[in-house]
This record gives sequence, C-alpha cells and structure tokens, in this order.
Amino acid sequence: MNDLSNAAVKEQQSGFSCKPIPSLALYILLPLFFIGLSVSIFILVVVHNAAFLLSFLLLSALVTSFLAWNALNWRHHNKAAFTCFLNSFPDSDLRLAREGQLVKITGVASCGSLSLETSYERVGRCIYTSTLLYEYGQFGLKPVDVNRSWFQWNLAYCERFSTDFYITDQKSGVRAVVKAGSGCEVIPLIIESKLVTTTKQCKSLSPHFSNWLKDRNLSAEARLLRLEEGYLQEGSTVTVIGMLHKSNDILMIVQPPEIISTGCLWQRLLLPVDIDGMILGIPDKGSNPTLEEMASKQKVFSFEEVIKRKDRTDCLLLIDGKVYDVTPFLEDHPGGDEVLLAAAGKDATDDFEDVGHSFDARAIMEKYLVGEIDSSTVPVVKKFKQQQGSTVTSYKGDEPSLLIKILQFLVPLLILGFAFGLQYLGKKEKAED
Ligand code: HEM
Repeated sequence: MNDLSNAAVKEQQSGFSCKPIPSLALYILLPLFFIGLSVSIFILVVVHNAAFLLSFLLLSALVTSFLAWNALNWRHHNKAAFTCFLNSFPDSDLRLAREGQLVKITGVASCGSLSLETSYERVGRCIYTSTLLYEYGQFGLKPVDVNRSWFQWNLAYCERFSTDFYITDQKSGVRAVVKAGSGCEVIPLIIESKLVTTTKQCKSLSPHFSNWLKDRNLSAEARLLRLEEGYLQEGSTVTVIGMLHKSNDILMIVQPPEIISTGCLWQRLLLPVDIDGMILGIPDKGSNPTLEEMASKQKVFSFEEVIKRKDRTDCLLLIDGKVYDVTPFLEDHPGGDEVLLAAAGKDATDDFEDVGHSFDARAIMEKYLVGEIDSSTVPVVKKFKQQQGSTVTSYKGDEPSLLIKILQFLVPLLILGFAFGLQYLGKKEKAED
C-alpha cells in the first residue's frame, strides 16, 4: 500500500509561489512595464495622443492575466495542467509499446492481492482512496492545523492511499500491472466529493462523523468542517500515464524514472510544468468509452477492409461473421502463424471449423474479437459443381462492372435509335420520290 497522505499535505502547505513563471521573466517584465508606462505617459503629455497609453495598458492587462492564470493553476496543484496533459496525450497500444516508453493506458481496473477501503463511506475493493478533512480558518475557531491561513478552507487532515492494480487496455485487451503501490509517486487527478459540510447555522456533527474524528484523535468540537472522499473502485475505467516495463512477459506500468515536462499547453494558456510521478486519472468521457461501451459499440467492418488486412503487422480473421484481430496471436498460435496468415484475406470460417478447434481455442478467440462484419458488404457466394466434383466459389466481384452495365443499357438504345433513324430516312426518300 502506498501512503500519499504526506504528499497531499505538503502540496496544500506549499502556499503562494510564482512558479511556473520563471523569476527571470518577472525581473525582466517589471522594469519593462515601468519603462513602457513612462514612455506612454510622456507621449500622452507631449503629443496629446492617448492611443499608445491605451494599447500599452491593454497589453499589460493581457500579460498580467496570463501570468495570474498560470500562478493560480499552480496554487491548485497544477490540476488543470495535468488534466490537459492527460487528455491531450495520445492513447498507447500495449501490444505495440516498447520497453521504457511513456504510455497512456485507459482501461478497466481490477484489484491485485491488496485492495483498499475508504475510511468514511467504507467503500471496498478500491485501488485508490482519498479522504480529506478541511476546516474553515476563522478567528475564534480552534485550529487542528497550525499552518493554516485565515478565511479559507484549509486541509486539516488527509488520508490518501494507492495500491498496485491491474488494468486491461481497452485498445488491445492486454492486461498490465500498474505499480502504484509502495514507493511510487502518484499524481491523482480524482475529484473528491463533498460528503459533510457544517455551516455556522448547523455545526452539529452526525454520530458517524464524530466517531470518525474520534478514531483519528481529531477534535469533535463544533467548528466549520468539510469532509471529502474520492476513490477508484475495481471495475471503473481509469487512465494511467507511466513508463512501460516488461519483466518475464509481464507488462508493468511504473513511475517514469525522470521528471517529464508537460510542455506549453497553449489550448489552456498554460506554461510548462514538471510531472514527477505516475498520473492516475479518469478518462475524458467523450473521448474514451468504457469497455462496456466499447463492447456494445463494437466496430462493424466492411468485407473489403477485412480482406485487405492480411499481413504479419496487421492481420484480421473473419470467422462466422465476427472479425478477430489476431496480429498479437500470430506467434503464439499452436498451429503456426502461416496457417493464420493463409486464412486471412477471405472468410476463414471453413478453415477454422475444418481443424476442429477445441473449446479452449474458442475461449481464446474472444480475446481477439474486434467487431463484426457488415453482411451487406459480403459478396454473395455462388457455388457450383465442377465436372470433377470439386466446389468452385465465385464472388460478385466477377460480375459485370459499372461500365459494362452502362453499355448493356446504352447499346440497345443506340440500336433502337439507329433503327428509327433508318426508318425515318426511308420514309423521307419515299416522300421525295
Ligand atoms: C482467432 C482464431 C484462432 C484461435 C484463437 C486458434 C487457436 C488454436 C488453438 C488454441 C490451437 C490448439 C489446439 C486446440 O486447442 O484446438 C490451435 C491449433 C490449430 N489451429 Fe488454430 N486458432 C485460430 C484460428 C485458426 C485458423 C483460421 C486456422 C486455419 C486453418 C487454424 C489452424 C490451426 C491448426 C492447423 C492447428 C493445429 C491443430 C493440431 O495440430 O492439432 N487456426 N488453434
């Protein structure tokens, strides 16, 4: 189990800081501001033109807002920057990712040998839990935390834990271990929900809340308190950004060994910030459907697309109307990769059934299921007996092309037109005679 409580408290106490704006930038901007202001006032007094002063003030306001926005985001623990980075980072495919690569994996989480339980709501089988107690800093109220500031909600107590868990990559169906347990720096982007808030009018605490405070030696004295709890439970869809490590065929997502920079996030007007740890968040609903949603919206392939994808790097099999992406299975297929490659590029149902695959083989297949075929695109199979008795298959593809169909329509028309023309000419000649 990984105790992240101290990191959360430190984060809260870091107070005001000009970061991520470099101090050098501030040292340069401040004198520039005063020079610009003096020059524009001088122009206003001497030339009686206020345009320069107005433009300068507008520019200064824009720069100040940009810096203030960045400083504010820093105070809120870079949540906006990290979330923007998480959403803009491209999804990785665990089948293709290399050792040591920074990957973003989205998938359903499941517990490993250890699972967590939230301390207030007692939600079990979690991979991440966070319970935070805030108190309102106000004169006359007894503080729990001496480092607090006045007239705002201050973190008074924190319990935050994460543990190792499994993630099933929704892109490839491949499972990996996320080493978010002991010793790993985790940057959680999970929003806690407010469970209890006492107000000046209603400071009385419920017995459950009083007991929770008592168990942690926290004063149950009536004061303004807010309790928030957040968690990631087994079965929920999570997104992780970390480094891929392969050990004895086991895929692991571990904390990146070096600090990563988010780079400038211009879409949110944010300067670069450093990421020192593994990011754990929940996927952007719009862009990342859950596994269940994926299953319900499985891709419908056209026959043409399926038969095109038939090589070692991208191999689809069409069996019984279902489409299987067997690219990662080629090496592992007990019957060899050649038979699978030979069965690609066509309907492989007969080939598959002729082998008499076992029940196990059929269970393995499910792992590689990526969608189904659009039956309207499958060519109609015409079967006819050859003299020798073998069956020959021909597809609609051998049928007349569009040009031939047009000609089939045009030629009779032309003949008809020609016949009418001849008849007309014959009648005209007769009339002239
Ligand atoms: C997703 C598709 C497939 C899966 C998951 C799969 C899986 C397996 C498995 C597990 C075996 C071991 C024997 C068994 O348990 O039945 C096997 C054997 C074999 N498979 Fe497949 N297979 C697939 C598709 C195909 C296709 C399309 C062919 C085409 C002919 C094929 C040809 C063979 C052959 C020749 C053997 C060896 C049989 C033997 O030596 O006993 N397989 N396959």
